[in-house]
Amino acid sequence: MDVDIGNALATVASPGISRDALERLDEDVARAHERIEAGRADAEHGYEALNLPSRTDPDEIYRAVDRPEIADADALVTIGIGGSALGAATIADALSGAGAEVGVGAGSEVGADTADDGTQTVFLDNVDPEWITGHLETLPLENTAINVVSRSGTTAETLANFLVVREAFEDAGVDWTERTIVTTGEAGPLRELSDRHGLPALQVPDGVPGRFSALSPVGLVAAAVCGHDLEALLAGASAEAETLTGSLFECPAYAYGATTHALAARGASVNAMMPYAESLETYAEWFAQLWAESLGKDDLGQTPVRALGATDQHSQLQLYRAGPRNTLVSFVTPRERDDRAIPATDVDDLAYLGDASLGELLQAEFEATEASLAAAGRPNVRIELERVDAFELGGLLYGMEAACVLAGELAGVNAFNQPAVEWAKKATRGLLGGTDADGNRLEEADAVAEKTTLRVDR
Ligand SMILES: O=P(O)(O)OC[C@H]1O[C@](O)(CO)[C@@H](O)[C@@H]1O
Repeated sequence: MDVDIGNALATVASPGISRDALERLDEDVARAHERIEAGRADAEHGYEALNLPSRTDPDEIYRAVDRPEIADADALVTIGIGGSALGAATIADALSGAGAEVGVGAGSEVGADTADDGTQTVFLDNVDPEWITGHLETLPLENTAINVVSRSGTTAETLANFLVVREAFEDAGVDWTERTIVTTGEAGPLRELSDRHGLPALQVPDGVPGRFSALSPVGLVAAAVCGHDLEALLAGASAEAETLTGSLFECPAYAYGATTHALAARGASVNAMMPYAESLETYAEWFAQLWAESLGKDDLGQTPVRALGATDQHSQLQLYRAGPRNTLVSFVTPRERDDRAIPATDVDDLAYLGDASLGELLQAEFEATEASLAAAGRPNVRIELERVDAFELGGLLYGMEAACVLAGELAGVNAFNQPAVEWAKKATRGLLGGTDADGNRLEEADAVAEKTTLRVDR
């Protein structure tokens, strides 16, 4: 990935960062880089994620999915949530070829992605019963493989969905044990299930938090089943890893990470990730988890917003150009893409379109939107890819992870844990009659009943 931070400079934008401040910040980047490299060298928790390009063995993944019921399946249903779904869904969305819609999260159509090799992929990362039933009623279960992913092996949504999907296969008379592959940690209910039924099981790499695990079996099993090029994904990530040096003026990932940190410190509390490629829509969701769960700590952090170019020029741009000066817009755009001509028309007013192509129109929209923000003194950053393919995607995912790790170092927060999510998990378990590991009641559930209410009913 290439990064242009020109429109984040104080000569263009407010909030913005001056060249002098950027030079000074680069000294912090050098120190942070040393810390990151030391963490990588010692395979420390979190930093280990930046070693994945050289740690992940694509052949191990290809071998694990090399069962006819899995490799030749017409459809693949991935059951996982957060980091155990978004990385795989991002790769599926980006590499799935034109016109595909990935069925991720409640509210998406009972649609599915169709990979280049024709495999239909569905990601069940929510427990909305109507949505789950919709998928189970349309999937060809007798030709569907199951990919269950959970680092902890205990996540309620994932385990509940797996129990439901398993039952649906049994009700359809389809042997799910032949067509299920598991990726999980060394222990936990999911590991027990896979051992009990002799399911192929891959290990979530130690020291790698879920949201940083796309370039491991967590994100790559689904990609392997869909025939995507794991070596190219990892090679792109390796090439990006080569760029990690002690200066933001030499390393695109650090330039992005340092700039977002500097702008957050100057009031840009929102980061709108706006790729100009439909195939990167799910990438913006993946980025939102990475940024929110890693940096949202100690009353700090930048709120990630998912946007899509050109679509959200017609919904969100008004706010980013004329609303509070609290937003950095991060654009991602490929330099090359397959194009399609716009047919000529005899309507004079539309002549300018008839002479162009959709790709030219989209590129003009991107450049115009970028310039419109700069003209209004609003900070934005450009992230460029050669094109949306496996190599470039590997680099983008790795680059964003490295940018996030750096931003965490500069902000002085632990980018690798997410303690704030545990409260609601305990309350949920308590509401369903569950207890803690020692059999004690989960007090968090009581707070639900104690809610302050001021209802206004229709
Ligand atoms: O992979 P697991 O353990 O099922 O967790 C899924 C997701 O849930 C979280 O723990 C948040 O609840 C994320 O950090 C993680 O990616």
